[in-house]
Amino acid sequence: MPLHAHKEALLVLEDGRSFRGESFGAEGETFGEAVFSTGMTGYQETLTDPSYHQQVVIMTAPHVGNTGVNDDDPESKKIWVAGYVVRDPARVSSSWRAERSLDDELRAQSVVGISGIDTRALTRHLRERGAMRVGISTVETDPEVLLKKVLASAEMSGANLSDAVSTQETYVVPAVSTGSTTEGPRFRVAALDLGIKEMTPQRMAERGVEVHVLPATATLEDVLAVNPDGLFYSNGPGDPAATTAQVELLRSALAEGIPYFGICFGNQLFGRALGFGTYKLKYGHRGINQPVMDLTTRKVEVTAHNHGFAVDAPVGEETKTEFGIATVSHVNLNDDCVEGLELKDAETGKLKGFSVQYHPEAAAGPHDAAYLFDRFISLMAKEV
Ligand SMILES: NC(=O)CC[C@H](N)C(=O)O
Repeated sequence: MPLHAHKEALLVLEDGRSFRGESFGAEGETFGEAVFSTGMTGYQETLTDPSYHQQVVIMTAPHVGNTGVNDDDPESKKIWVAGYVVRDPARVSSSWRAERSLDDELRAQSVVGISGIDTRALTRHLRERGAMRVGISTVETDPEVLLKKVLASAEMSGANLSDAVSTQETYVVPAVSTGSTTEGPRFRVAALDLGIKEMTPQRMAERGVEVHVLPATATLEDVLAVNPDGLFYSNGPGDPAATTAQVELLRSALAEGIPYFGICFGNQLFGRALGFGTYKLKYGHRGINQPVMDLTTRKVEVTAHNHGFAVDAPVGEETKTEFGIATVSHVNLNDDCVEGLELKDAETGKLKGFSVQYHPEAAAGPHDAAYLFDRFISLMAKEV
C-alpha cells in the first residue's frame, strides 16, 4: 500500500508562522485548533476520539501509520480530527490486522493532512506560544491569504460542541454476560454522551453494568427514566465554561443523590457543578505518558490524556459545597494541574461522586487507571 503521489501543502498558524510540506490524506483546506499529541501508539484511537472535533492534531512521533488501519480499533464511527500533521508517514502498512493504509483512510474520510514538515519545530513553537488556530491547504499557496482565513476561523475558547458529536438516540450497551443464566446486570448506568469513546461503555459492560447512553440534550426525566444506579458523563470536545445545560442537569442529579462518575469533560463539568471555575491550559495535555498522583494513596499512575482545559480548584483543601465536601483527588506531576475531584457527604463522609481529567478507558493503554471503573462499581454498591 504505497503512499499516493502528493502535491504541495501549506500550514499556517494564527501568529503567522508557516510550514510547507506535502499533502497527506485528503486534498483541500481545513482549519482548527493546533494541538500536539505525544502518543507513540494508538493513532487510530486518537483520530477517532470525538474530543478532537475541531482540532488539528500534530503527532510528535515522527513515523505514524506503520500498522495501517483496521476496523476494530476506532473509538467512534468516524475520524473526528479536523486535520492531521505527521512528519514522515509510513509508506507501507505492516500488520496482520491492517485492512487499509492510513493515507487511504484519511482520503476516504476527507481528512486533510500535511506531512514532511518539521513537527518538532512546530511542537516547540506551540509549547512556547500556546495552542492556537491553524489552517492546512493543498489549494492555497500564499501564506498571507491562508492566514486571513485562519484568523476568521472558529476559536476553541467559548465553543459548545457537545451536540455536534453526541448520539441523537439513546442506545443500550448490554452488560457482558457473566456466564450465569440467572444473573442479570449488576448495575444500570445512565451515560451522557458528550463525545463518548466506545471503550468507555465497554469497560463498564465487562464489569456487569448495563449502560444506557443518552444524548447530550437529555433531561433529568430522561436520566430518571433509566432508573440508574449511577450517572456518568463522558469526555468530549469544547470549552467547559460554555456548557450550561449539562452542568444544571448534573446539579439536579446530585441533588437527587445519584452516584456520579465523570471522565475528562465529565470532570470539568463536575467541577463546574460543584462551583469551581475552569480555564484554558497553555497547550494542554495529549498523549499516553502523563504522570498523575492519586493524593489519597500517593501512588503515581501513567495515564492517557487529551485535554486543553482544566478545573481551577484548591489542592489539599476541602471545599464546602451544597452537595457535600469537595476535594482534589489527583494532580498532574508535570504541571500540578487538577486531574481529579471527589465529593463526599458532609455528615457521613461517604463518597457521592468522583471524576478524573484523564482516561481510565484508554486504548491502546496505559491501563494503570482502570481501577477507577471498579471504584464506580463500589460507589454504586455503596461500599465506599
Ligand atoms: N477529552 C476531553 O474530554 C476534553 C475536554 C475538553 N474539551 C478539553 O479540551 O479540555
